Amino acid sequence: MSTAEQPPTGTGSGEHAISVRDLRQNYGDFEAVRGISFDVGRGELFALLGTNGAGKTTTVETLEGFRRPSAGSVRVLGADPYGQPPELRDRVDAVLQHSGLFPELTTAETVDLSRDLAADPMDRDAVLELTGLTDKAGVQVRQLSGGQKRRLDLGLAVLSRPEALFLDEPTTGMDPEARRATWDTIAGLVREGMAILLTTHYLEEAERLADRLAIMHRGETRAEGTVRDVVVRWGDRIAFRMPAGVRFEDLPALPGATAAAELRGGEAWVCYTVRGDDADRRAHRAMEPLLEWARSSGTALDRLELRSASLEDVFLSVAEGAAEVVSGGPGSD
Ligand SMILES: Nc1ncnc2c1ncn2[C@@H]1O[C@H](COP(=O)(O)OP(=O)(O)OP(=O)(O)O)[C@@H](O)[C@H]1O
Repeated sequence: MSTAEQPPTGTGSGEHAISVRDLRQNYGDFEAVRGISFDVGRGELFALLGTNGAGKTTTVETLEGFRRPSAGSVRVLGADPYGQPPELRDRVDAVLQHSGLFPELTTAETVDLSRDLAADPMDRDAVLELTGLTDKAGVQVRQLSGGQKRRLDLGLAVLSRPEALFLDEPTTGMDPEARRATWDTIAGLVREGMAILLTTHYLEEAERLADRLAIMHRGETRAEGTVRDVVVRWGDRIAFRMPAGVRFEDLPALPGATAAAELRGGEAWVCYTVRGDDADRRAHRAMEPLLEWARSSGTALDRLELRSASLEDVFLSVAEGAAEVVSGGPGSD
C-alpha cells in the first residue's frame, strides 16, 4: 500500500471540513474508487449517491480513517484521518450501518454511557428529545424498533457536538414519519454549522437535505453539483405518442432539443430532450414551434407531456451508463 501525497496538515490547511482529492482505492488489482474529488464545507451537507458497488462505503471508510488511500488524499478538519488520530477523535463522529448498541441497557443508560466518554456532551434530556425517544428513556434497547435504534444511533453520534459527521444510510428501516423527523434533526445540525457527509439510497432524502451531491458509478463520479445543477444538466423532456402516418425524420427540429424514438408499453413514442442554460424558459421555447408544427400539419399530439427532470431520472441514466440520445434527429437530413 503506497503512502499518498498529502498537503500540509494542521488546523489552517484549507476551509473545507472534509476534502477528497483524486482518491483511488484498490482491493488487490480491482479499482473500487478511481480518482474522485469533492469537498464539504462547514454548515454544508454533501450527499454521496451511487449504484450498488459504486465505491461509496470505500470512500466513507477512508474518510473515517479505516483505510489509507491507494492514491490521492483525504483530509478531515485539516488532518489525515487514517488511524483516527487523537486530534480528530472528539471532533468527528459517524452513524454506521451496523450499530454497536448494548441490548440490555435502557435508552437513558445508553445515552449516559456515551456522555461519560464525551468531553462536553449535550444533556441527556436534550439527546432524548432530539431523537424523539423521551418516552422510551426507561425501555431496554432490545425493545426498541429498528427505526428507534437508528434514531438513538444518531443521538449518540451528535451528543459530543462533532464538527464533522458521517451518516451512512441513517434512515434505513424508518417509517415515513420517523424519516421526516430525522431529516428535520439532520437539517438542524447543518444549520448549527456541522459538516455532514451522507450516503443514502433514498433520492428524496438527498433532494431534501443535500446542499450538493455526487452520483458515483463504478468508482467514478458521474454527476456532481447542487440538486438543481445536476437536474438542469440532464434536461427537460417533451414526449408524445408517435402520430400515425408521421415518420421520425418528418418531426420538427426544436431549439436546443435532441429527439429520440422510444418504446413505451409496446407503443412508439417521441421524446425530445431540451438542454441549455436558460433552464427556466427552454422547455417553453421548444414547445412553441412543436405546437405550431402540430397546428399547421393538422397532427394531434396524443398524450403530450412536458416534464422537468428529477434526481431519479439522472440517477437511472447514470446507472444505465448514460446512453440516451438516438443520433440523426428530426430536421436533419
Ligand atoms: N474488502 C474488499 N475486498 C475486495 N473488494 C471489495 C472490498 N470491499 C468492497 N469491495 C468491492 O469494491 C466495490 C465498491 O464497494 P463499496 O462497498 O465501496 O460500494 P458501495 O457504493 O458502498 O455499494 P452499496 O451501495 O452496494 O453499499 C465493490 O465492487 C465491492 O465488491
